Amino acid sequence: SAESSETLFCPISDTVAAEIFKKKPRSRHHRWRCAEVTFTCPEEALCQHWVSSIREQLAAIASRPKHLLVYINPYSGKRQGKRIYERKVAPLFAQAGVSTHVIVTERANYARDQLKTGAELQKFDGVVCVGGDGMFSEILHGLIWRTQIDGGVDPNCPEEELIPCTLRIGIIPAGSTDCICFATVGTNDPVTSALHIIVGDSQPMDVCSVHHNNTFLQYSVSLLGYGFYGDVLTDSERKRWMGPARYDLSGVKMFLTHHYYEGTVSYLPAKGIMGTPRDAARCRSGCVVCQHNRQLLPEKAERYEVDEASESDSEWRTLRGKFLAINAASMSCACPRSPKGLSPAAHLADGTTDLILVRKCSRFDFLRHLLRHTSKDDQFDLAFVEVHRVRRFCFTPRHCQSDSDLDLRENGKHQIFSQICRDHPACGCAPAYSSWNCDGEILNHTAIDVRVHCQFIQLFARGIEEPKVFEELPNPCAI
Ligand SMILES: CCCCCCCCCCCCC/C=C/[C@@H](O)[C@H](COP(=O)(O)O)NC(=O)CCCCC
Ligand SMILES: Nc1ncnc2c1ncn2[C@@H]1O[C@H](COP(=O)(O)OP(=O)(O)O)[C@@H](O)[C@H]1O
Ligand SMILES: [Ca+2]
Repeated sequence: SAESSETLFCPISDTVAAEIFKKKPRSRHHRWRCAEVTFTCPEEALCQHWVSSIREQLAAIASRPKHLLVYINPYSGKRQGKRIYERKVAPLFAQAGVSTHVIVTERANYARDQLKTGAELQKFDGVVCVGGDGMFSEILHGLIWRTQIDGGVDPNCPEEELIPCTLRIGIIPAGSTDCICFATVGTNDPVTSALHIIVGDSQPMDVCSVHHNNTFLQYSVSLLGYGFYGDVLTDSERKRWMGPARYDLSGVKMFLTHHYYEGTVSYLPAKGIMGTPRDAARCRSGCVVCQHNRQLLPEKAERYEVDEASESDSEWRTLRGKFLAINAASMSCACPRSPKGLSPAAHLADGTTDLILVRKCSRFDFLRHLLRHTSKDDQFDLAFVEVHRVRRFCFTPRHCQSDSDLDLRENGKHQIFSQICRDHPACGCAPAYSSWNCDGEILNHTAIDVRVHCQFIQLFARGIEEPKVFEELPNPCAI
C-alpha cells in the first residue's frame, strides 16, 4: 500500500530549532516557534493509529487548557491587539484543539467587571488577556475579587488571609510596556506566549495588596512606583494617542522637571530568606530561591500569627527623607526598555518585593542611575540609592500626617495645584505629592500599606529559561 504521512505541530524554542535544523540560533532569545515534523509509515491504518494515540495522549495531559476565555483590549499599545490575536494566536489555538470564547472589550474595566460578577468561569481552564500590563491588571482584579467574594473573604481588610485564584492567566502581549509578559517569559512575542499557553505551562507569581486606611485600593504584581514612575505615568496618560512612545516623551519631561517628594517609608525586612536584591543570580525557570522561600512560610493560620508576632517585635524599620523615586519591584520588571529591569535579582514567586529608594540627588546623578537600567552597571551601587527586600511596607507623604491634610488633598485641591506645578515647572514650586504607578494604573491615594502574598496566582508561563549549551540539549523527540 502507498506510504501515508501526517504532520504534527510541536512548539520548540529557537535554540532547539537550531539544533534540529543545524542552523545558528537567532539572537532574540526565549522565542518559541512552531515546527512541523512529518512522520511516514507504510500503512494508512497504522498512521491513523499513531495520530489518534498521540491526540489521546495530548488530551490526557491535565495541565493543557482545553477551554479558554479570551479578552482583547483593542486600544492597547499600537491598537493591534485584535489583529495580533486573529492572525498569530487564534490559528495556533485551533490547531492545538483549544476552544475559545473571545470578548473584545468595550470600555475600560469591562473585563474586570465581567469577571467579578457575570462570567461563568467553571467551564474555562484559564483566562487570557490580549493587551498590556493594564489589561492584565483588569483580569487579575476580576479573578481575585471573584475568588474572595465566593469564598467569603473581605478584600478590604489588609490582615485577611486571601484565597489564591485557581484559574491560570495567559498574556498575549500587545501593549505599550508588556513588562509582566517580558519578565515571566523573557520576550514579548505573541506566538511564544500562545505556545506556553497551549503546552499548559504554570508559573506562580507573588501579588501585592495595596490598602489605604483599611480600604482596599489595588493589587500589583510588577511595579509600584511613587515619584518618577508615578509622574511619568500621570503625564503619559494625556498622551495616549501617541501609543507606546508616550512613555519616552513623558520620561524625558519628568527627568527634566526633577521633582522630589518628602515622606516616611516603613518596611518589614524579609528575614531568613535565600537571596538579596544585589545577587548576581537571576530568577529563572524552576527557581530554587522561590521554592525555598515559599517553604519558609508556614501554612495559612500560623502565617498570620507569625506576621503579627514580627510586627509586635518591632522589626519594622522607618526611613524619612526626600525621594526622587520610591519603587517596589515584586519581579525584575524587565521590559524592552530595560531588559534587565528595575530590580534584576528580584524573584517572581519568593513572597517578597524589592523596595528601591532613590533619594534627592543632582540631575546628573539621577541620569547615571536611570542609564544603568540599560547597561551592565549596577543601578544600586550609588550613594543615594538603597534597596531592601521586604514582605510589607507603608508610605506616608510628609503633608499627609493628619486626617485634615488627607481630606484637603483628596477633595481635589492638591490635584489642581500639583497639576499646575507639573505643567509649569518654571514656577519653582515643587509639588508636595506624586502619585503611585501601580502596574501602570494611577492610584488615587498616596498613603498606602502594601503586603506581599506569596505565589498567589498562576500564569501560563514557565519563567525565563537559561539558554542551554548544545551538548546539554534534550533529545528533540522527548520535548
Ligand atoms: C534616560 C534613560 C532612561 C531609561 C530608564 C529605563 C527604565 C525603564 C524601567 C521600566 C520599568 C517598567 C515597569 C512596568 C511598568 C508598566 O506596568 C507600566 C504600564 O505598562 P502598559 O500597561 O503596558 O502601558 N509602564 C510604565 O509605567 C512605563 C514606564 C516607562 C518609564 C520610562
Ligand atoms: N475597550 C476599551 N476602551 C478603552 N480602554 C480600555 C478598553 N479595554 C481596556 N481598557 C483600558 O485600557 C488601559 C490600557 O490598557 P493596556 O492593555 O495596558 O494598554 P497599554 O499597554 O497600551 O497601556 C487599561 O487601563 C484598560 O483598563
Ligand atoms: Ca517577588
